Amino acid sequence: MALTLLDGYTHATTVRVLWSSILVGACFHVAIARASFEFEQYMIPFLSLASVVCIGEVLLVIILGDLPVGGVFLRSLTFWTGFSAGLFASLSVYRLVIHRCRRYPGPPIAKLTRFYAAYLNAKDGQFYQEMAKLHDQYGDYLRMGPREISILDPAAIPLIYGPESTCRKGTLYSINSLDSDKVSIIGIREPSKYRPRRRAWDRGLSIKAMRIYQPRVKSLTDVLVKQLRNRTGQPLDATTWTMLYGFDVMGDVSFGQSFANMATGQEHPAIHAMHKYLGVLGPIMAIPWFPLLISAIPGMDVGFTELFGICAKVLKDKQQIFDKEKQPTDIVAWFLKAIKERDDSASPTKESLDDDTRAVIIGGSDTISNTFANALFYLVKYPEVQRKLCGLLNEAIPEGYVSWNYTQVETVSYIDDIINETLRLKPPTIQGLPRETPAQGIRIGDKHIPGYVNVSVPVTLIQRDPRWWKQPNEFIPERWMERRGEMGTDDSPWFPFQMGMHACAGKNLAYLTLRIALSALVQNFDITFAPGETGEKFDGDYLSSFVMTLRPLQLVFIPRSRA
Ligand code: HEM
Repeated sequence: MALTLLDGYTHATTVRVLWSSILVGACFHVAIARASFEFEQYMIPFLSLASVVCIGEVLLVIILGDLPVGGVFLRSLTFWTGFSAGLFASLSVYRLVIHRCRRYPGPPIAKLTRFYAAYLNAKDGQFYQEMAKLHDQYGDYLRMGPREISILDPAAIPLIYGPESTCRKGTLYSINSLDSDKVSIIGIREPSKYRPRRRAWDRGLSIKAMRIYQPRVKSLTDVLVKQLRNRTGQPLDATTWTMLYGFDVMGDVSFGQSFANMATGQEHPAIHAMHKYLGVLGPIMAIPWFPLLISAIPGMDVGFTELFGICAKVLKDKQQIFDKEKQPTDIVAWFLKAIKERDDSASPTKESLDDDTRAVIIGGSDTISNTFANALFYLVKYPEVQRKLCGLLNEAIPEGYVSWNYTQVETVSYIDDIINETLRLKPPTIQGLPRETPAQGIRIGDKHIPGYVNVSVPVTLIQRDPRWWKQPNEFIPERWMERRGEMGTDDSPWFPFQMGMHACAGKNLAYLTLRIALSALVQNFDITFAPGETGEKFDGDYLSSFVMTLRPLQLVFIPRSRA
């Protein structure tokens, strides 16, 4: 039977097919390495084509019927084995020995493939700590992928991210779609397409818009205060409650809709869906074509569909009640107004509007909630800071919480110092965000980074680096004001909101919400650790793949008599 199947397929033929396929594989790699486009963008068409060719070849032979199936199958297998061997051998030699990034040190496996970064992301969820070890071992310029360099040098920050930077968003940002017209502003890599779209966001998140949102955020904060009062003296998980709060705020400010998380004390299904999505995305986003592949295969996109479905439904509800004659009073209403008026800032397709909606929810809620929870942790860990803030609030608003008003709260700059210090130690977007160098590359001091390289500065590491921060791991809000000169704050790298063209669109909203939330809780409550809680696990053991996932933090809220 075996002889019949392999009829016409001799040992000599096998060797000939193998060698020629190795050669074809190597030539194919040389061609794509020299190409002026990003091959990873075409990975899915390539894999699909290879599968179609493979299956088609066998089918064709069966249909023609003049060659034995087994022989053809073996020939096909030999060809693809040889092709892959040639491709990967050429790729390995190229990436290790010839590649334009070859001079930059890093683990050999990282130089060969981004799967290593994905593995580190998935392993224990402590990516930034893995990066700390690798930077210690290999130095400030660390090659973390075939064309990825992580840079622990403050001089790199303005050159990579600043307003004058010549870099654009890196390959990572193509994870949702390769078409700029089908993604939110987060996924747009071409500056010419990005700038007009950003205007719709800036309108909805301007200082002027904050005046509209401020009383609504205060009302939601009152709900939080009320719920905490109802649970006086009971241990409460601050991670959960800050998440409920952040989500309610984003529901209101983004859609003018209540998610009623705090009122019910229950998580909206979107919170669970969002964490599931981020959990899946975290490790695989190191390989930008992989999320695209998962989304393209029916049944594989389990982590994505739930969130996408919920966001689409919230958007549909919003579209039904949207009144184009009224001045927008929430972020998504600004998007819809731009579409109605055919403004050039409008999301050009249904897909891009859907993605913008998801960006509002994901970009706003998790970041605010995590910063809020981290700030509470520091206020409890450093009770002298909590006492000082309470004293300053009492001075600014002597009548207590009944007379709370935002103008007075804004005069207590110590709140901003606490927020800034929290964002220094725990920036919610933990990892270095990649930017791609222009064709001619960039120069950082005496280092030349070649063109088309994804460069990033690991924000958490540089914001805790003892070379630039005094007492780097201590929570010292005073370094932002009275001890600014002594602590050298002005010369130290700090960029939790990023900077330049792609800086966070929601910075105003983040400060507004955190000022309101922290002032309200500190005026109302004496906050302490619950019995048995030390905060150690919360502080040191959070998951860090792309955005942070916090561990529970049990706190007790005792109402202050003054409040
Ligand atoms: C403490 C709170 C926040 C922090 C620390 C933060 C941080 C950041 C960072 C680091 C980026 C840059 C991401 C990148 O380059 O890939 C970013 C972008 C962005 N953020 Fe925030 N964010 C916060 C709150 C918010 C809020 C409340 C919103 C409101 C919706 C928001 C909306 C956005 C948007 C739309 C972008 C994309 C901007 C772009 O790609 O050009 N953020 N944020």
